[in-house]
Amino acid sequence: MTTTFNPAQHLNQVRITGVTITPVAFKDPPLLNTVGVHEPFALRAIIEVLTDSGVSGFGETYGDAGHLARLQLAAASLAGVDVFNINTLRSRIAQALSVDTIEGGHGMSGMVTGSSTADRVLSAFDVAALDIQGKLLGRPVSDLLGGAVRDSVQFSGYLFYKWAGHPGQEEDRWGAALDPEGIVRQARAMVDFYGFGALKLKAGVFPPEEEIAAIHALRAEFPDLPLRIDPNAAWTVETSIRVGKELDGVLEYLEDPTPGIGGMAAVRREVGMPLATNMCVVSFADVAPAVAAGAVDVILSDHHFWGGLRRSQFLAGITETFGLGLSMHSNSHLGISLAAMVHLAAATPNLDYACDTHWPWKDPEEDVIEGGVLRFTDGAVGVPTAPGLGITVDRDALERLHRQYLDCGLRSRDDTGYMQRLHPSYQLQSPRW
Ligand SMILES: O=C([O-])C(=O)C[C@H](O)[C@@H](O)C(=O)[O-]
Ligand SMILES: [Mg+2]
Repeated sequence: MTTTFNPAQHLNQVRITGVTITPVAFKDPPLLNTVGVHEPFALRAIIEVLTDSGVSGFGETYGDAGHLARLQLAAASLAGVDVFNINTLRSRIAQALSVDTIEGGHGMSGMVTGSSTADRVLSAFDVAALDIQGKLLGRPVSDLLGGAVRDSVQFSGYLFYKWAGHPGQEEDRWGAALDPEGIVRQARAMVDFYGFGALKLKAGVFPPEEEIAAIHALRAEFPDLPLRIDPNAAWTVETSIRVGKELDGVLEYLEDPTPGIGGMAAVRREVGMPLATNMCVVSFADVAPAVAAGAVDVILSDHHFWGGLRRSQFLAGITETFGLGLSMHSNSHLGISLAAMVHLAAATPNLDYACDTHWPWKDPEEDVIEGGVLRFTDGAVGVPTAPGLGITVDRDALERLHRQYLDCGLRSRDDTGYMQRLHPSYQLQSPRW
């Protein structure tokens, strides 16, 4: 016998009464990547979900104009949904987006394409719903995800080639890194300050020989630290195989050397070390073809585009089933995202590698949460134990960063456009070498 679900029969529902979406901007250094350079501000959206219990919860996501418009569309469909029913939240959002004619991307400057729009939009609402559930139950989000299997989560130092400062501005606290010496200097400062126990070089900026030299320089300076390189698919299959052979035994994994599942599979057949991706497997639809092709060994999850914390756990189950490794990707973010990442990582037993985070690139003075809870010790962040995400949003700071958003004039991330305004001959090319 089948029964029809009748929400009215469920007592003590906690209904969503409204959502506020606040776009914010925070300072971002001139980080170079294979599609250009970071603009002076990174954009994020902070969403607050309000309920009839009086308890609200927060989520953080991309702040590009197109994504903001989709968040608004989704938010308008959520009134009355029980905040404990994330499945209903998800189906309402999918339905709201089925009439989506909104133009515009989501804030990854063309580096991560093909992820699911519905999962990208759902993510921040899923996090906010779990924040509310945790606050109501008096339990941290990690408990709602099955329980923490670790007290703290390890992160890797995220090294970028960069200019000393944005043109026309003062040098920032990290200075220039445009050659192996600069990268080693940056790595040393990061390791000394945060205690990172693994390092990832964002590559695809200079010819591969120079980036190989930077990896060898890092290995000489840090003989024991696991190293990774990620050129964001800037290399041909041939170049990737050459670099992969040269760095075999030096790296813990090679991340997205070349575009596409077919290209990655061709590299993987020739290169001994694990291949990782946050570019050719970015949605559930990509997993089966990637497994069938033998394209990757490690998937970098990212709750911002895998549909939130619960769907990221679903991904963790899939990687475990297929014997794949699991790591975590990051874009420029603030404290709400870091808290969500830490809860997710804490409750994911098969997270095999130190997670990525852009945290060090953020001005320490800028955030939307009160300081003190999310601290790095020996490269790791302790899992918050207070109810929900375990953080407190600083509403004055949120207002300040919102004002900065209004004043900065940026409405979408455009690393390539910024580079071309500074260097008109710059061309986007994939693969580049
Ligand atoms: O593939 C990756 O790891 C990234 O996309 C990381 C970064 O977000 C990045 O390359 C950036 O923001 O310039
Ligand atoms: Mg990557």
